[in-house]
Amino acid sequence: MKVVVVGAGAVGGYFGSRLAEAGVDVTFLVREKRAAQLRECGLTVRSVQGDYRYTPQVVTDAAEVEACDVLVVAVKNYHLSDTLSTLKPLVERGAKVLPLLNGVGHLDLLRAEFGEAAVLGGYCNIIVTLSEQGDAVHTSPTHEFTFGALVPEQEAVCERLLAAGQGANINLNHSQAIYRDMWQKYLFITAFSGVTTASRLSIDGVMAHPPTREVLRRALTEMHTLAGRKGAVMPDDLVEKLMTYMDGFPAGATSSMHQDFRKGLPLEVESLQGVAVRYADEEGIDLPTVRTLYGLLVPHATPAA
Ligand SMILES: NC(=O)C1=CN([C@@H]2O[C@H](COP(=O)(O)OP(=O)(O)OC[C@H]3O[C@@H](n4cnc5c(N)ncnc54)[C@H](OP(=O)(O)O)[C@@H]3O)[C@@H](O)[C@H]2O)C=CC1
Ligand SMILES: CC(C)(CO)C(=O)C(=O)O
Repeated sequence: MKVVVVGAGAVGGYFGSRLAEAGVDVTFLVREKRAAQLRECGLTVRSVQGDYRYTPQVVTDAAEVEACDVLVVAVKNYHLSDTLSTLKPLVERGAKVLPLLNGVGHLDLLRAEFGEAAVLGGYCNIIVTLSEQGDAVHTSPTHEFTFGALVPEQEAVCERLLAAGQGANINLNHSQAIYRDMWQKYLFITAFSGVTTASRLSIDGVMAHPPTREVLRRALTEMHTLAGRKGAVMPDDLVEKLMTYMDGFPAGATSSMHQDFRKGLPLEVESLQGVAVRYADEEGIDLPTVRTLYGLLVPHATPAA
């Protein structure tokens, strides 16, 4: 099993390193500046689950990789279209694309570009950031990497990936219902990131104010409806379960979008709240709360230079 990880940022750097630590043949396909940093300093994972430091295999051009089985894509959504021409030669040589981005809209883009057979489903649950020095800094115990087949003929490569990464220091899952699971994460993150970022509050702040808490519940409920319309039917009690789950988050916990907002970085608004609004329009349903969050956030998606 040969894995190429596209983007050695927080998510790619963390999960790629954990697979490499377990002996999987992992190469990072990155841009020049990051390649120079990785070659000079190596890659360090600093984690509550254990640190790891090593010299990764790095390339800046897909032509340097003969072939690979899986291409793990770990760039921000607003950079995805720039990577397509980079991925193409490897997909043409048989690689399956495994995106770890938040959201589901990127599946449309990837499948349109590479065909349905080439694109696996995937997502992750983790809180990790890249430090100034380029270290992947993982701060809470969860480190879940879930993937699965979107069409039956992809099961074999998923089994091989699971077997190769079996000993890795992560929670590596082969889902038998990856489309539904991706939608569940998307449903949650669209509401969670939308309300924390629009209110500028961490989740305990949101939960402490009943009217703000109600905005969160409504956003989840609307996303639950949308998921069902898109063929990802969720249990009726999911919204209440997610509210209870978020009540249990530690004080100060917030979304990566809210953290990016605080740092003045671009936000994945179009691929989260924006895609939901687009899908709702296509389905002829209204998502008033999510649409409002989208309207509030979109001016901040691209910070002024
Ligand atoms: N961080 C987290 O805790 C979580 C993140 N996610 C999701 O994971 C995805 C990735 O997020 P995250 O890792 O945090 O983002 P980062 O910004 O930390 O990493 C993205 C990396 O992509 C690289 N990149 C951009 N364009 C290219 C390109 N054309 N070729 C190669 N590399 C490229 C950037 O490198 P450079 O600019 O240096 O060249 C950067 O290092 C997002 O969709 C996010 O929502 C999901 C769950 C948790
Ligand atoms: C909720 C969390 C941290 C889970 O991975 C996430 O995906 C995000 O905030 O972007």
